[in-house]
Amino acid sequence: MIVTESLSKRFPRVTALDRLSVDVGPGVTGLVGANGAGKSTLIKILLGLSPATEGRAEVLGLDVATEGAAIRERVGYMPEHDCLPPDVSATEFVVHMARMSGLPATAARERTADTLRHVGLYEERYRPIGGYSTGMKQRVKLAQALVHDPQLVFLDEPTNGLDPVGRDEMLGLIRRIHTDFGISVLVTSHLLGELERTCDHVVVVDGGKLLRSSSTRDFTQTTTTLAIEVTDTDEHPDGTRAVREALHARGVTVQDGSGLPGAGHILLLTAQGEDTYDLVRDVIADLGLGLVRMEQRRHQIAEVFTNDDAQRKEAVGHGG
Ligand SMILES: Nc1ncnc2c1ncn2[C@@H]1O[C@H](COP(=O)(O)OP(=O)(O)OP(=O)(O)O)[C@@H](O)[C@H]1O
Repeated sequence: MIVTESLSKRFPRVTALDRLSVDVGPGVTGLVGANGAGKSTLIKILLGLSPATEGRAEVLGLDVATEGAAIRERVGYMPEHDCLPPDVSATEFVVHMARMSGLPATAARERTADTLRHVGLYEERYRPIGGYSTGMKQRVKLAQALVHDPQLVFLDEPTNGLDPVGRDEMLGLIRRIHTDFGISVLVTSHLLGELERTCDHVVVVDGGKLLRSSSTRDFTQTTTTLAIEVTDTDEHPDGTRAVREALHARGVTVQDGSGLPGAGHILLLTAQGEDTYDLVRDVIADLGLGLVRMEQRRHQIAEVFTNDDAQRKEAVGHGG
């Protein structure tokens, strides 16, 4: 769907994209990065609206440098900032956008009605947009991105300004754009957790550079951290503590999970292969405790940033 090769965008004072090479397939893809990471800049280049300083990119097999108009015919775009006229209704605005995309008048009206129904704005469609809530305005922006039945949509921070319920509804809508209509989605957010739930694939950018691109499943794959939970006995009324001390005596560093909500009885340690499992099993058996669970913890996408920060700090430490 999208391929970039060493794509860079330099402004006089800042490098917004720095040799970014990424390959995005069909489905729902999240583009994650802090504010200023280069997400909006990438979208504008992919739409052929802003030239790259170097490198190249293709969207749906079309070159962004020379085929921008053809790309915009096939791709819908929901911009980040509020750009809606306050004194027209959602219907008038979306019909107008459909006509701008080349749909004949009747088809534009029909598609507008269908799209506004899909985004949940059917009842309010004749009211002026100026009186809409933030959530309703985001839905109008989403509707105009979908009205010409694109193959792919770019959604720039669609959950911005929404409360938690509004966010959930918007994320559900985004998921259904793909499942109900087969339209692929590139959605940006600076909130990692929400993309973890919504996307098939996640691309993480930081300072214009690619940090990681992989399936959501790989992001949340198992880690080498083992979580252990044991029962207490009369002999060891605090079983967790007994295991921690016994492992410590055998040279294994163990953290407790008290920093994690509801995980005060969980011990966390780094597995060094099969031996660690055997050692933990033996220690628990020797103490006569019951093993409630021993499992590998799963990654959270947020850890990509934490790990990267840690690696950067380590690199700086080693350098200096
Ligand atoms: N037209 C411009 N002129 C100069 N600098 C720009 C321009 N557009 C973006 N930048 C800078 O490029 C960097 C990346 O901006 P961009 O808007 O792409 O980030 P973003 O990841 O979309 O963040 P946000 O969600 O805050 O928009 C920022 O440092 C920004 O200030």
